[in-house]
Amino acid sequence: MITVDSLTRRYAGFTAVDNVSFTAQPGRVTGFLGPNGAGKSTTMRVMVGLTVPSSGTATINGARFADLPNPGLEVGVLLDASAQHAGRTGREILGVAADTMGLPRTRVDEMLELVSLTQTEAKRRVRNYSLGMRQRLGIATALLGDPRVLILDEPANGLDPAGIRWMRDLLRGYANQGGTVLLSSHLLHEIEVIADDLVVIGNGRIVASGTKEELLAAAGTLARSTSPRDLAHALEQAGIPSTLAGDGSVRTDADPARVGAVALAAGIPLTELRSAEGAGLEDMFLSLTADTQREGVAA
Ligand SMILES: Nc1ncnc2c1ncn2[C@@H]1O[C@H](COP(=O)(O)OP(=O)(O)OP(=O)(O)O)[C@@H](O)[C@H]1O
Repeated sequence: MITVDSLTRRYAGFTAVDNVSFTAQPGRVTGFLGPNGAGKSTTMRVMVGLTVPSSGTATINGARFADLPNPGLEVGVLLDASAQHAGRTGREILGVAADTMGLPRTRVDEMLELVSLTQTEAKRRVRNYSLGMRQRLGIATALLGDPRVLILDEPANGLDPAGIRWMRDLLRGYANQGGTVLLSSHLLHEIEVIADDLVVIGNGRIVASGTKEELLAAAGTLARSTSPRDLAHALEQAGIPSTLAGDGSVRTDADPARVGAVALAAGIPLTELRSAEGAGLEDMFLSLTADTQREGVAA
C-alpha cells in the first residue's frame, strides 16, 4: 500500500504539489492522471526518496522509502527509463541491481525473459537501446526484487502495441496477486482499461479520486444507429433526453438496456450500444483539469 498524506513540495515560491493525500491499495491498479506539470512526477519522486517534501509524508507499506532496509525488495520503481546508465549493457544494469539487492544472478535471466529482451539485446549498451527497450529494461529492474508495490511513471511510453498489451496483462496479473500498482499515464485509454482506482491532479492539487466506476458513473450510454436522428427522436418520445454528437453517436444518461429497448420498440437498428466510459474518462479528465490545461480545451 502507498499512503500519501498532506504532501506539499514547494520550489522557490512555487508550489508543485499542494497538500496532496491519497492511497494506492493492494490488489488494485491506481491510475495517476493530470496535465503536464500537474505534479505527478514530483509526487512519485517524493514516494521513492528522490525529492524531499516541504511538508507531509509518503509511505510504502507504512514506512518512508529512506527507512526501507532493502527498498528494491519492497517497491519496484520506474520513473525515467532514459536515466539508466547509458554506457552499461542491459545485463550489467540488471546484474548490478541484483547484487545490490542480494539476489542471485539467475534472476537477471528470468527478468530478461519476462520483458522479452533477447540475450543479444542484453549485451548491447543501453545508449543503443530504443525507447521501448529502455522501458522494458526499466520494468525488468523494477520487478527484479519481486516487490509488493510498483510505482511507474508513464510505463507504456515507447512500447509498441504488443508491448502495451503485454504491460497491461503484466500489471493486471500483478495486482490480482495482491500487488499495489501506481502508474501515471497520459494514455487515457490505457488507464481506462487497466485502472481500478483513479487519482486526478491539477496544478498540484487533487481534483478527484475514487474508483473508476464511481468517477465515470455519470458517463451514461453511447449508441449508434444508421438513423441517429430517429433514435434521438424515439428516446425523446420515451422521455429520455439525449444529445446527438457530431460523429453521429447518440448519448444519454439512461442505461444501455433501456436505450436498447426503446430502439427495438421503435424498429431502429443499432450498430453500437455501450457505456460511454471511454469518452467519459477523457471528458472527465478535461473538465476536471480545465483550469490547468494549457490549451484551454475544455474551457
Ligand atoms: N527541481 C525543480 N525545480 C523547480 N521546479 C520544479 C522542479 N521539479 C519540478 N518542478 C515543477 O513542478 C511542477 C510539477 O512538475 P512534475 O514533473 O511533477 O509534473 P508532471 O505532472 O509529472 O508533468 P508531466 O505530465 O509533464 O510529466 C512543474 O511546474 C515543474 O516545472
